[in-house]
Amino acid sequence: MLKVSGLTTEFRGRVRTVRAVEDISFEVPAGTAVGVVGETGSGKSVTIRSVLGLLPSYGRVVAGEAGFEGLDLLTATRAQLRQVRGRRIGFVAQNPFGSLNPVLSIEKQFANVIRAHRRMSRSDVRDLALERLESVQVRGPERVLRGYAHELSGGMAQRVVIALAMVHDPPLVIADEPTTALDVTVQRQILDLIREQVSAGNRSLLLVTHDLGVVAQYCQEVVVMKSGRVVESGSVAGVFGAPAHEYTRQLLAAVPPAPWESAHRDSAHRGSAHAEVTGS
Ligand SMILES: Nc1ncnc2c1ncn2[C@@H]1O[C@H](COP(=O)(O)OP(=O)(O)OP(=O)(O)O)[C@@H](O)[C@H]1O
Repeated sequence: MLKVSGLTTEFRGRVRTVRAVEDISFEVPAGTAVGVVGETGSGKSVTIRSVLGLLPSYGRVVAGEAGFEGLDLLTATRAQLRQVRGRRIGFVAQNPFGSLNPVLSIEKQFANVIRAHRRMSRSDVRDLALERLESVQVRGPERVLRGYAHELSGGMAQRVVIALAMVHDPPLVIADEPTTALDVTVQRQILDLIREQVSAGNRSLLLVTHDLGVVAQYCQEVVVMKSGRVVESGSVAGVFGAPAHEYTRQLLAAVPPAPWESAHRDSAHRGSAHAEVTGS
């Protein structure tokens, strides 16, 4: 579905040029969820922003290819990229309030996204928007459509962003830390929702996260990044089960145990201490 090879991106400053990612290669096979993990600053966001043509003006892709539906996204024109983004690739960014326009009603934003690629009457836009808001379990969709982003909670705003990202039924969804800006209590709900939308449409997913637990739960394949490079990639079971790289081992070792695991361990400790004292 998406094949990135040799991607290298630089940021040019007045004083010096920084190479943010170098020689990045990975694939997102059709119908597969691929997680990109790595510590902060490892180049995850730069990688996907390069692929989507969303780098700031001083960022440049200096090498590589990103094949998607017969097009190299890295050399595509702005017009070609506009055709792909939104219609063939749905993008969900970290902060929903950064994705939504604060001065346009949600209905107007649906209209803009839909009409960027399709001619549609106002009432059809409204019907489609309502249907999509319902599919992402937004309560009171009519009220939400009339309203503005600032009236929504973070979780609801991200649901709206997901509905907008899916409105053209894109075969590939790219999500960049889609829950980082949200309350812990809604993070799983949003990830579950993305998974549900992806599998319902038989789509592929490229999910950027720093959370290995999320990758283990939601992805089949993983790309591990460090300092702007890919250190290893493969199936989640293979990479997490038998990491080939020391960095992956360190990342795995740094995952805190789930509360029930530590509770279990504590009680096991207490059990053995008790056994020592009582000799049982
Ligand atoms: N706009 C920018 N200008 C200059 N350098 C940047 C810019 N964005 C990122 N970088 C640099 O590129 C490298 C990769 O950053 P990137 O944001 O892709 O990391 P990340 O893995 O997504 O981190 P995080 O998990 O914190 O989002 C870092 O060294 C960072 O300093």
